[in-house]
Amino acid sequence: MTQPDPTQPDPTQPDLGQQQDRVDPYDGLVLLSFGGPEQASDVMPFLRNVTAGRGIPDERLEAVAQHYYLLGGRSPVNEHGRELVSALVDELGRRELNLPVYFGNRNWDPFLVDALREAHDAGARRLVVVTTSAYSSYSSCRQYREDIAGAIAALGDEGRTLQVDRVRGYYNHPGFARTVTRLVTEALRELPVEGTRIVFVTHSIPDAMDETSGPGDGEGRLYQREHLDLAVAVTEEVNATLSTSYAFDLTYCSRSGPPHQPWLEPDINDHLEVLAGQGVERVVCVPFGFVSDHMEVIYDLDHEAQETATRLGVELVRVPTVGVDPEFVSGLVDLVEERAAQARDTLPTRPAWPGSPLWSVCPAGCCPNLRAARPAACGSD
Ligand SMILES: CC1=C(CCC(=O)O)c2cc3nc(cc4[nH]c(cc5[nH]c(cc1n2)c(C)c5CCC(=O)O)c(CCC(=O)O)c4C)C(CCC(=O)O)=C3C
Ligand SMILES: [Fe+2]
Repeated sequence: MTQPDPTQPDPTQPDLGQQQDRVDPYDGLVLLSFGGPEQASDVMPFLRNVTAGRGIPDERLEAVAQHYYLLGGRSPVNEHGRELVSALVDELGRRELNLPVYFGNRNWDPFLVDALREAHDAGARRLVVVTTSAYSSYSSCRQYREDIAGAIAALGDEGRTLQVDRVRGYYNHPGFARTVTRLVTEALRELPVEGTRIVFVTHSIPDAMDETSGPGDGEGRLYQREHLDLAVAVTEEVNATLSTSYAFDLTYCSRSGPPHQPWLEPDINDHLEVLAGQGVERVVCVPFGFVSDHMEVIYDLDHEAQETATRLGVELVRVPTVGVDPEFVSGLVDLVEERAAQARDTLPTRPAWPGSPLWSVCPAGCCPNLRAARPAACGSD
């Protein structure tokens, strides 16, 4: 037996130094989520944070407050964030990547600024952010970047300096897109083919916000196009796997602006009426605009749309969101490694399906804030 040479790497052992390089130059990962109330007394202050200056009618706020009160004033979204943090910690550990994970929200405690301060106090100076929002638009992308810039500025006032990058929009990263595909396939396997329709659902946004979503190349409507491209790809893949020819529709939920302001349509409830009229018996509802079963999913879909479907005699089967599915979580860590490689000026492979990968540094002026110009981090403007 030869003794191992302690000056040489042991090929049977993972090379920690090597693994560590894969997340260089980052000292920490921040999961940035929307945030939600934890108790009844949080509900109104939370809603005021979300809608500050956004022209949402009082009646809508009161109605939404009631949705939260029905659940005791507690949204499941913060718990989902903590579960995702712990799944990310596990996946990083499995890859022997030593990267602490922090959790911060845009609209409720734990706030992003506190997460970044905690990271800074632990010695971190350069962080990478993963958001719980996969698509492009002001609401789902730039608003997160504005809040990152705001938190960095607030810490700057405290004498704390931080550099923050963000992973690219991931609606078409295989970790997300393939997980959605598998969840839809599994749901359909259990159901009769005849009379079944696939109905994708995402958050409605104002028409004007959709029209201006994207890099400002004149095309616009990137929010809608991303959803449509993914819906087409998922449906084709499902049909290929199951040897079926399901049709699909793209619908919207959770509209909240004043009635005269156009938002993306059709609303899922209105569309269920149309489908019932066409003789559709069963709808497989895919909430692919969201990454967890939070309020929009459990109230607007599982309660409201389910009630509409029952009234119409349509069976509504709701597919789970990606949540902490291992393939999704692993994809997020792939995205962190990809972003780190870019930050080191190397050229990582950038898998995308369908279409091509989104930018990691947002182009100047993309997905603009139509109300006020505010500084945004992680972009070239
Ligand atoms: C695109 C999009 C996503 C998906 C991407 C992402 O995840 O970011 C999303 C997610 C979420 N939206 C959420 C909650 C709310 N959104 C509101 C209002 C609005 N959302 C908008 C868009 C989106 N929202 C818009 C254009 C408004 C109008 C006001 C404005 O222009 O900003 C309001 C105000 C009341 C109302 O009108 O509904 C609430 C309470 C929660 C938390 C759920 C929980 O607590 O479990 C989550 C995850
Ligand atoms: Fe929302």
